[in-house]
Amino acid sequence: MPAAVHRLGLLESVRVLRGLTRADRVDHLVALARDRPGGALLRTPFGRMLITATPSAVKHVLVRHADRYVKGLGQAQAREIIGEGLLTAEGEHWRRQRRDVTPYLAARAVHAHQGRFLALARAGAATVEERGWDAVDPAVLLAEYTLGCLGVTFGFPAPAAEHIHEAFDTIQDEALFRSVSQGLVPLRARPRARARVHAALRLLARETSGSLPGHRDDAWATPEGMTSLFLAGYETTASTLAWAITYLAQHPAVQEQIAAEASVLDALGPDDVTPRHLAALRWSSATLDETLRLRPPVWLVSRRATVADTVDGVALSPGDEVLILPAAAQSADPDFRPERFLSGARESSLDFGAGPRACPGGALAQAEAVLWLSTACGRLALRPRGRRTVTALARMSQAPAPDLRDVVDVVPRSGTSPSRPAALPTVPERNPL
Ligand code: HEM
Repeated sequence: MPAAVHRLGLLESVRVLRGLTRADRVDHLVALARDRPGGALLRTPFGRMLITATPSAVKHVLVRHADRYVKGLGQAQAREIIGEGLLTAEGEHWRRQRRDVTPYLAARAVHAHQGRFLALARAGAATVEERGWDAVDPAVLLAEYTLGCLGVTFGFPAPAAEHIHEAFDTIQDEALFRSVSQGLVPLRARPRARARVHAALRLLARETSGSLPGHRDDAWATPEGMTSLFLAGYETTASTLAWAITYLAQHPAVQEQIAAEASVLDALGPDDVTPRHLAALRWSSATLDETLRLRPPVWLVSRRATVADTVDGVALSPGDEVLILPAAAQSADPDFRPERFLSGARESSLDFGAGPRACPGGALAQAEAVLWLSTACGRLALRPRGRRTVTALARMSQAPAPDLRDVVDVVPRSGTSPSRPAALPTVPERNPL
């Protein structure tokens, strides 16, 4: 018999709400969901909040009765700031954008671009080899790569990674502040935050404008649509790769396995990479799966009820929130052991969501991440550095903190050529790689 939902008392509810404001909010909420396998129900001044990862709640809220919910905590606040793009819109506006984005992100379409992703990954590794790890900002390097892959996939020039990264940093901080404060402290009462948010929005408007020509017929090709696509499409994969770097630095034997497999890519030019090559990169793929198990970048899938509904026996009213935690739906083993996924048998996972609003970018994320991990481990050696502990900076997504350079050292592998590959394909304009 499935465990019942645990109804938290006032004191416990206050403790959980305070936990949402803490820096370690992900670990705090995941632990809560694991300790209460049937889910936990809180009363808040703004309505009820069901924190859960039960298969029945996931199926009910995200899949079968998705039409009774809209996006909730975090995403709703992001919508106030970045407007109605695919990530944040609802109703017909969302449906049209979703329809028009799907062909670009279908597995077959993505496979056609793999050679160019590989070239971008090689160029990123060459940057580290040439300039040295300490001279490169890893967050920008990863953003350059994932924005480059996004540009290739959609056929638009990649925006300037440094600007995009900086702007979304501000947007995510503001969305988090609004989620936690429930909008009680408006932006106009915070002049410094207001100046920062307006500057970030101006910057995003400028960057997205360069990507619009050629896509006029696509419903997502508006400044708001493009902003949503940039955020959804770069940050998640970049954060996943950043987490993978921290784990790999602690596990040189896994790096060796990935590096050994990476030789399958050595002789390939941009037009030669096929899905079969990707399928051969088993350690790289298992490392991606294991990183997502431990640190799913989208750590919270939130929904707000629009009508009265019953979930796992709990009666919800319009406005009540359901917070689904992907990490709590998977094994709680804290050890990094990619080999558990070598057989390809992945336990069912929520890393990419479920139902009509599940991630449309899974095939792109998989291809770009696997190629990047193989290329990086084939050419670079990652080692732990310093004594600082890696923690999660959790906003709309979770990324590792502090700066990767404080916790990881990266050096070229001996015997690898530091030169750029001879046959780089044309990379999107303005991409500094
Ligand atoms: C490791 C990488 C990624 C992970 C773990 C991930 C995860 C997710 C999850 C869990 C959702 C559902 C959120 C919800 O239901 O509230 C989502 C939505 C979305 N993702 Fe991803 N994602 C990744 C990469 C990408 C990429 C590369 C793209 C490329 C464009 C992308 C585009 C989107 C979009 C547009 C949505 C909103 C879909 C909608 O609301 O209809 N994602 N992602």
